Amino acid sequence: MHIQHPLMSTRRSSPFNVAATKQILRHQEKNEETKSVLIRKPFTYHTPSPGSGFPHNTLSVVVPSPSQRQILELASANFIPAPSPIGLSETFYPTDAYEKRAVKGAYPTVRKVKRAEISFEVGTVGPLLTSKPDITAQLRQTLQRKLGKIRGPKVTFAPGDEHLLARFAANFEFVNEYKIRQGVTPVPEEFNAGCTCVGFCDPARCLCLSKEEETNDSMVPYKRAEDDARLLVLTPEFLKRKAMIYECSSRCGCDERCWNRVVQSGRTVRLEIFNTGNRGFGLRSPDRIRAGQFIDCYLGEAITKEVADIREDIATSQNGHSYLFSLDFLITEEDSKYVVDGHKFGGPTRFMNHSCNPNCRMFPVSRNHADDYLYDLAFFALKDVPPMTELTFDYNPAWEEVNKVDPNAVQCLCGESSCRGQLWPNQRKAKGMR
Ligand SMILES: C[S@@+](CC[C@H](N)C(=O)[O-])C[C@H]1O[C@@H](n2cnc3c(N)ncnc32)[C@H](O)[C@@H]1O
Repeated sequence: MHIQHPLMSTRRSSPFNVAATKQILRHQEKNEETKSVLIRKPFTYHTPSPGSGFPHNTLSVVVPSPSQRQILELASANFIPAPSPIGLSETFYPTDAYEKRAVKGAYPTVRKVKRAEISFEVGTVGPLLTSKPDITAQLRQTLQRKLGKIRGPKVTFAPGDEHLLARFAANFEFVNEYKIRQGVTPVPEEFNAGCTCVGFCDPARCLCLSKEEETNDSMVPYKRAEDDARLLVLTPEFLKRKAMIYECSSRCGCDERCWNRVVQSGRTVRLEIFNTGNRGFGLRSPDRIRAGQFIDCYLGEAITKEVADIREDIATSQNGHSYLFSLDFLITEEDSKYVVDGHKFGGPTRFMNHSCNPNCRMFPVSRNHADDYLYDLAFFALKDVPPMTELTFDYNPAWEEVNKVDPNAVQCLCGESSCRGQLWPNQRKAKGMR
């Protein structure tokens, strides 16, 4: 088509540019002659076919001709001035940009520099490097910040050992609960039931408590400490048991002050991480701890057994410490699904070392009674522990005397006269620490 009227160029007739079209039309409305052409004279469009007489070096654009009705509608429209610039303006998109660049050359011209005149002194330091950054101080700050995030009474590191801990802290995060990883599915809240007690639970009737098999009496896990009525401790009978502790929960009729909510109420003792000298870091408390007193839970990433197996292989091949704790109390090792890994994320108890004559033990504690796979790994003192005594537990409580010491197993350095010589059984498949 030969575009005869300026309004009919392909760009201006675009539906996206109606405003510009209207502006031009309004401008032309002032011109009576043009106006009369627009309104009264019909447009004539010639659409030549590219036949033999058509010059081959001419670019032809075929645009459908507007109908008479469209032309009249456009001409009589109420025009609004368009903001400018609009569309592919020559100012913003110069069409000769490539040619201009080609003339200049593709790369900027090199500036001439007399190298001999540039001074260079070996050993000159920039202003930023004049003082050596104190990396240890920065790491210590990081460690303090991370320790400060732990809920409950203060957790500190022993004076003098900060430099060791600080380096470790750069790659470790303290957490206050399990970090649930892919493949681990807690049983939904609504599947859990609570007791019907009101206010404080009645030990004889509370439905949360397990029953003795023979007598059907309730197993009451906690009692008040003899020298401190505010402190609840595990009963001496329960300390000898291997049973799950079922605490009350938000689905129970009792309130938060109920005596059967010890572990969920959190830690009551201060803790200190220190360098043992021969077994890496260890854990102790500046406070006196009563027999049966709750210390803290083992925390970390809750991962699937499959992921744990891979991580264990890596730890074994690197001969490093192991921080995997199986959640297999209510099921057999084969049927267990989840493991807690305290390697990169954990609580202070991930520093507890093994002893063949320990002063603490892990008790499984459940609040979500319908969930056999996810529960708390709670440490309680087995006896009175004087302040600053290392807190330890038996990594392999299922040890049998007949077990032979494996020369390839991790050697135990607990120093007890009853030391078994190794931390884990040969295949590392015991309950508890793997
Ligand atoms: C849960 S971590 C305990 C904290 C560890 N000491 C640290 O520095 O992070 C378990 C690891 O500590 C070491 N460990 C714990 N108790 C030990 C003992 N009695 N003898 C030798 N090594 C021990 C072993 O390397 C084990 O894999």
